[in-house]
Amino acid sequence: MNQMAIEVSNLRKNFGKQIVLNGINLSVPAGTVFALLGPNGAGKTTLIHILSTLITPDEGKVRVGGYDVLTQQDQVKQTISLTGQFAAVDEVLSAEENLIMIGRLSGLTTAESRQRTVELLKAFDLVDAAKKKVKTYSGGMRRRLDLAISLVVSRPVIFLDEPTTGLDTISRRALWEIIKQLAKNGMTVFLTTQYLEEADQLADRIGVINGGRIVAVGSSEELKSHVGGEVIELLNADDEVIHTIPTSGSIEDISRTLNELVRSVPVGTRVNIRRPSMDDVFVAFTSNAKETMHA
Ligand SMILES: Nc1ncnc2c1ncn2[C@@H]1O[C@H](COP(=O)(O)OP(=O)(O)OP(=O)(O)O)[C@@H](O)[C@H]1O
Repeated sequence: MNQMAIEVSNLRKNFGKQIVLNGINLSVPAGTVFALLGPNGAGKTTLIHILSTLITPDEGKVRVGGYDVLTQQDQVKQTISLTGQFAAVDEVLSAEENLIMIGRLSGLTTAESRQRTVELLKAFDLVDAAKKKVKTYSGGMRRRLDLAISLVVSRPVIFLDEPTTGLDTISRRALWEIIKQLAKNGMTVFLTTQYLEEADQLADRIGVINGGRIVAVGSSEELKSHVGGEVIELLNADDEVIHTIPTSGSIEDISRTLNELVRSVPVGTRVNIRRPSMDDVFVAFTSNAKETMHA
């Protein structure tokens, strides 16, 4: 594979009259985790579907693993795993039966398929549930099985469309560990998420998509520092944040802002000064579509 696992330039996609992707430029180095953040309907799934050859772009160049998604579809499909799409989980079978079946369908021998199944059940903490029917599984177990199935045959690039949506905190963190491990093993992971903390925790680089364009790309630290310096939060008596004021982070700016505030806020209002969070990044880049940043 070349150094860039994913390269997208000037990608456009409309659905009827609706412009969904309006000139996307993006590159993801091999062996890294890239998280795509964006509001509902921003086009995250559409982009993943184009990258994985499920739908075609209207315009632009898109290469995955060095292959063109329009003219080298078969090679792209050999390069990628996509959770929840190619992986058809059979509810009346057990995890073990599903994994063996997918192994056989993917061209592994029965022995290879069994061997891989043992490895994946262990890696995804499904050994105890291996022989139970999938329809009895919790959401977290089901999601781990989805991911395991997409990894029966190991591919260099994996697409995860909202991998932890709907999972409880413990299951989400367990899945994060698995995703981190995939990257450690050299895979390129491209995921979409609505959870800002997920992008913060997992991704080497984060892209924010809004209004059909990538409006910001960078590491979480780069994105946070672009948003500004320290943020002043005003808290009410119940410790709830009632107001957030961005500052440049300089002592002059913070003290001036506090001096102005002290005259206008109720007596007893408390203050917290903190670094910008991914929430601030998300608000800055999605509430003002004109703001852009490319690191
Ligand atoms: N096959 C389709 N035909 C027509 N419109 C579509 C199609 N697929 C997606 N859209 C529209 O394109 C826009 C982007 O959808 P997409 O699912 O890519 O967004 P998303 O960022 O993944 O959103 P969410 O976070 O809600 O899943 C939406 O307005 C959606 O209604």
